[in-house]
Amino acid sequence: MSALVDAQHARAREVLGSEALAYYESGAGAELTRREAEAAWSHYRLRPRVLTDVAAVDLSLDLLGTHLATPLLVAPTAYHRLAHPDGEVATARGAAAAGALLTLSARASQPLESVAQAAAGPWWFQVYATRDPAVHRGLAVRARDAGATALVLTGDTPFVGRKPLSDSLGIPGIEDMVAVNSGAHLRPDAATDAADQWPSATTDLVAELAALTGLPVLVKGVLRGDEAARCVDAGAAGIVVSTHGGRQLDRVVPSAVALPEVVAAVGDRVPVLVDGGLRSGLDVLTALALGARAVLLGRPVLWALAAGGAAGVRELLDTLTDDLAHVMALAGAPTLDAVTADLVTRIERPVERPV
Ligand SMILES: Cc1cc2nc3c(=O)[nH]c(=O)nc-3n(C[C@H](O)[C@H](O)[C@H](O)COP(=O)(O)O)c2cc1C
Ligand SMILES: CC(C)CC(=O)C(=O)O
Repeated sequence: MSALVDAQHARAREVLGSEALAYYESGAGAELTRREAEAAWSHYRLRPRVLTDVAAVDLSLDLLGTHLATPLLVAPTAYHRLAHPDGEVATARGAAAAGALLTLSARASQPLESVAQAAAGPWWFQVYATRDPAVHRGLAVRARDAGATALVLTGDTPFVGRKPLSDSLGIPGIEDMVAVNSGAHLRPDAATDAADQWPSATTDLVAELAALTGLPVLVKGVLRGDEAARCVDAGAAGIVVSTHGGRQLDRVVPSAVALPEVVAAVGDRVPVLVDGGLRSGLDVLTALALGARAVLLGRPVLWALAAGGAAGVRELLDTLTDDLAHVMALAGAPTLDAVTADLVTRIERPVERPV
């Protein structure tokens, strides 16, 4: 765990309201998946190279036609105005200042056009299949028109997962926040129902969204190689391995365990990305060595936003990017292409209490 992530989390705990904090922190069910996510990365050990020229480490990459300065992306997370009055606009500014790509949630709490204006850097838009298809279609087209360069269709949320630690508290102001993007064509009281999850969505939606917008569509929430192949066969331009931060089905395999299987199945056809429990440069290096082209950060960005607004988000992304460059150098990998599978090995029993 990076010391900054810890410090920003501690600060966020001080400044956030109790409902917002519970909503952000909680996971589904008994929270096994949420709790397991971080530790799963430490089941791998590094196999560094020696006497390699690492004086200059280059973290840049091309991802689905976009040139990026860092492989750290902002994951789509809902309702940033719960964390900070400037909401997603502040997140977009912080990400752009760090040269990091923002994935804007379908449940953003500010109009996507306002966020797009603030996003001086590249951004993608995350889509949920909604009961009223006019809502997800309208959002996808508006996002394309506002400058999004890809869509991320979240596939693991036919229904919202039950989170015992936060469901009873509710989310303050949620109707207004839902209506801000999805309710434009509806009466305010109808917006929430129309924007509700549509549980009948299938992989057909991948090609439909691609045809509607002309944008590449990634599928997020994949944890199996055969399922990744099914999504790519249906037209997916990329896969995001994810447990949704342990907020959907509890007791699923950790992202760190699912990633190699997904990379083996589709990594030669499309870029595979990953999120879940990534909290340090070493975690990110491990994910990249296991075949991820880039990684996404969820809760750490929320803590950074609550702790310091746009400047906090920038500090988080800059610090983790610098941390990644440092451990890449020590591992003998001066470029992302040099971060290959031979750099890691899985160990069966990590030392539980190192002395
Ligand atoms: C408070 C919260 C809200 C989220 N909202 C969304 C969302 O709107 N859409 C989505 O696809 N994923 C959502 N996610 C999941 C994240 O995109 C990501 O998969 C997860 O947070 C990564 O794990 P991490 O928090 O350990 O970094 C949310 C996660 C959290 C914690
Ligand atoms: C409104 C929710 C569906 C947003 C979400 O994905 C989450 O809270 O995990």
